[in-house]
Parts: sequence; C-alpha cells; structure tokens
Amino acid sequence: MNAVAIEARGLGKRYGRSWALRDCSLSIPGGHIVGLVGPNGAGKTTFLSMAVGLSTPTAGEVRLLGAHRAGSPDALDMVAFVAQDAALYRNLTVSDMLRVGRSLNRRWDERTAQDRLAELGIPLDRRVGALSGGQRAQVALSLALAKRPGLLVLDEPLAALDPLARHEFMSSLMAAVAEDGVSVVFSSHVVAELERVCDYLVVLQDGRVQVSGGVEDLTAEHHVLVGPADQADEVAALLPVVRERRAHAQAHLLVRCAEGFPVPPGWQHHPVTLEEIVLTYMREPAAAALPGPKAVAR
Ligand SMILES: Nc1ncnc2c1ncn2[C@@H]1O[C@H](COP(=O)(O)OP(=O)(O)OP(=O)(O)O)[C@@H](O)[C@H]1O
Repeated sequence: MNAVAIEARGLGKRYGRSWALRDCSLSIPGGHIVGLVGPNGAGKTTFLSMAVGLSTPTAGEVRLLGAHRAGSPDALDMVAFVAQDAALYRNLTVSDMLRVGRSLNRRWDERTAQDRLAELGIPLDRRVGALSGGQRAQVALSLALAKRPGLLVLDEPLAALDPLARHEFMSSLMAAVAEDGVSVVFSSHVVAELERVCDYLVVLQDGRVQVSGGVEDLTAEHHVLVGPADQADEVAALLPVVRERRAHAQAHLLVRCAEGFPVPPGWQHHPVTLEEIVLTYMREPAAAALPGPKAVAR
C-alpha cells in the first residue's frame, strides 16, 4: 500500500469565529505508522474527523489512499476509525459488536477478528461494559481491523490505558500492520511511545502543520550543538536554530540541517531523539519546520 494515505490541500475547519484547523496542506505517504502530535487544542481530532468523513471541511479538501474524497462511499469503505474513548455499546456483548460490524460493513473478516480476540483471551460473551479499558481498546482495534481497511485512523487510543495495556495495544497494532500492510495514523500525547512505533511524524500547533516528515529523516536532520554561550549568536547566524537554551557559560542549540554539516570549532555535536524533537517543536510554537526561526530560552 504505497499510495498517498492522506492528502490535505488548504484544509480548514472553523467553529463560529475561530479556526480549529487552518491552511493545512500535507501529503502523508502510505505504508507508514504516522504519529500525529500537538498540544491540547492543536486540531488533531478536528483533522482526523475530517479525514475519516465524520465532519466536513469549511475550506479545502482531504483525500484518502490516492484519490478518494474523505466521506465518499469508497473512502468510507477503505478507512477504519478508532475514536478517543473506543466508542462501543457497553450493554452489548463482544459477539453482538461483531454482528453489528458484520451488518454495517461490506468487507468483513470475522474469522480474523475472532482469532484475535481469542488470542487476547477476551470472551465473546462478555458485555463490553464489563471489560477493562485495555480490553475495550483491543475490541475496538479488532473491529477496526476486521474491516480490512487500507487506512486505520486512531484518535488517542492510549489515553485511558495503563503503561502495560498501552504497550500491549501498540505491539498488537504493529503486528497487525506488519501482517496487513495497512497505513496507520494515530494521535497521541504519549510522546515516549512514538519513537518505538512511528516511522512518520506530523506535529500540529495551533491549527497548523508545524512539522511533517519521516522519522529517520527528521532525526538525521536535527542535531544538538553545545558550546560557549558567547559564540552562540555567531553560530545561530550560520545555522537554522529551532531552539536555543543558555545555562551559565554554555549554550545548547537544536539545529536543523543536513548530516555532515561543519560543526563549529570548540562545539560538541550530539544526535537527538524523536522525543526531544517533538518536545522542542511543541515548546516553540513559532518554530517552523524549515529552516526554523530562532527562539531563545534562558
Ligand atoms: N465542536 C466544536 N465546537 C467548537 N469548537 C471546537 C469544536 N471542536 C473543537 N473545537 C475547538 O477547535 C480547536 C481544536 O480542537 P481539537 O479537539 O481538534 O484539538 P486536539 O488537538 O484534538 O486537542 P486534544 O489534544 O485536547 O484532544 C480547539 O480550540 C477546540 O476548542
């Protein structure tokens, strides 16, 4: 599945006078596990709701898996959505939920869903309301995968889960992706989890796309430079600085530039983790992806 998973052009959503998402243009390649991050209110749910056809754009458009307009019958057939609170009917049993899924979907892989649930030890005759949060999330994931989607969208699937359930949920998501080759986009505040799971990252900030790119590229392009604070301005004039911190006589600069750039004499160079990149951009709303305007924190 290598078609573009989600393509947004000038996408915007306005509620009353304020824009929840604005001028959002991005192209997310297929075959990836994409992490969508950003502070509270950044527009993640708004973006995902439009992508899965649950709400309509005020401006622009969003297409899925090559060409299908979000919300069109073809797009709805190809996309599966796991909402923030794993919206399931709590009074129905797991097996009732499977029956609902079967009757609502043209493509439905009951066998795989049942096998998955059996492997996880989730009884089919148990009421959804009597399951733990982690089990409910697994049921929601099994139902979503039974659709055999080309694109699986999850809005904060980890929010209510303890660290162990989180780990198990993400492991089973990765296993399913490896088996089916489905493209996945999921929003999360659990930044530490992203590095293990995602190979593509989108950061939204204040209703706009701040960063979008492959994790390998992003980690190769960002670097920390540590050196004398009195030379920091000189270095910052030469290299695109995303964030600058000064402590006593030392400066820490997070810069974005291609690998192999000349490290200034007297400065140390360190690689950065994805978590550091995400947190840095989230702390610097004004920092654009390329090349970043400088922001100083002392
Ligand atoms: N139905 C609505 N009516 C009015 N404003 C809304 C509505 N839905 C979202 N908003 C506003 O749009 C902005 C983006 O909200 P959204 O829920 O998309 O953010 P988010 O990134 O998913 O946040 P969180 O991380 O808290 O879930 C926020 O300012 C929010 O208050």
